Amino acid sequence: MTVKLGVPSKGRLMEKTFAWFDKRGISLIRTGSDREYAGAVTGVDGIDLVLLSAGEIPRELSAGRIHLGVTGTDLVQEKLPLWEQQVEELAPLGFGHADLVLAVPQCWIDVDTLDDLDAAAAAFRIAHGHRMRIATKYHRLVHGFLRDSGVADYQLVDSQGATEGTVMNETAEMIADITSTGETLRANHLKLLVDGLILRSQATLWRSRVAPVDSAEKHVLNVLIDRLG
Ligand SMILES: Nc1ncnc2c1ncn2[C@@H]1O[C@H](COP(=O)(O)OP(=O)(O)OP(=O)(O)O)[C@@H](O)[C@H]1O
Ligand SMILES: O=P(O)(O)OC[C@H]1O[C@H](OP(=O)(O)OP(=O)(O)O)[C@H](O)[C@@H]1O
Repeated sequence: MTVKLGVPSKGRLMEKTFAWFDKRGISLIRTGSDREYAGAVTGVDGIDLVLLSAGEIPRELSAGRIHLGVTGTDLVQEKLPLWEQQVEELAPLGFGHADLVLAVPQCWIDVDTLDDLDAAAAAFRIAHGHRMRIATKYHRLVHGFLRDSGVADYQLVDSQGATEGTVMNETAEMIADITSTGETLRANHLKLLVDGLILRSQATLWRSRVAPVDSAEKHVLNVLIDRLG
């Protein structure tokens, strides 16, 4: 059998992942047409390349369908409640840096900290008869962070993209999303809470703790991990 390596199938993470492996003498290549999600690995024998959405790689690792996978810390910690038992971090890759943060409208001049938010959320509920809405795709991480911070008067609304636009579109009062340069937040008139950093994330190579390995696969994994070290 072969070792299965899952990597993002498109965009910035895919290109940088290919370059990271290339520097270590392992070529990941896409085969077939531009739109065909097929690939191959050269430089080490016995590895199959599996091109996947970055968001699906945590699930594939935890199901043991891939042995190794590249995706962000944020996606692993959001999607796998018991992530430390299911995956092992082999190497941070030094790109895909993004911070998961809480952000509120710039015009909320009295709200800069979590304490301010707590007070504003309570006042919002009294004034509007419903809880303040926070748009995000990171439900588990945001709930955990706000629980630990003692903020309770809120509800999460799901947003799988263009999250910063939800405030202007009036489907949420504030957001929790990843930011890198901060440009998207600024363009949408949002500001960070000063103590609202939930998680620092970067692209990382993970190994599944649950994928079954026979002796041949174990050998290939050891050779590969040695080369990447
Ligand atoms: N602006 C950014 N700068 C750096 N890293 C980012 C940025 N946006 C997203 N990322 C990181 O890239 C990874 C993939 O992000 P995202 O959830 O946007 O997936 P995607 O590329 O939309 O994939 P898919 O929709 O196929 O699941 C995440 O780990 C995220 O932290
Ligand atoms: O701080 P910045 O450098 O502006 O980057 C942050 C933006 O990048 C990501 O969006 P992406 O481009 O992946 O689009 P999405 O809204 O579909 O997730 C993220 O969700 C932010 O919106």
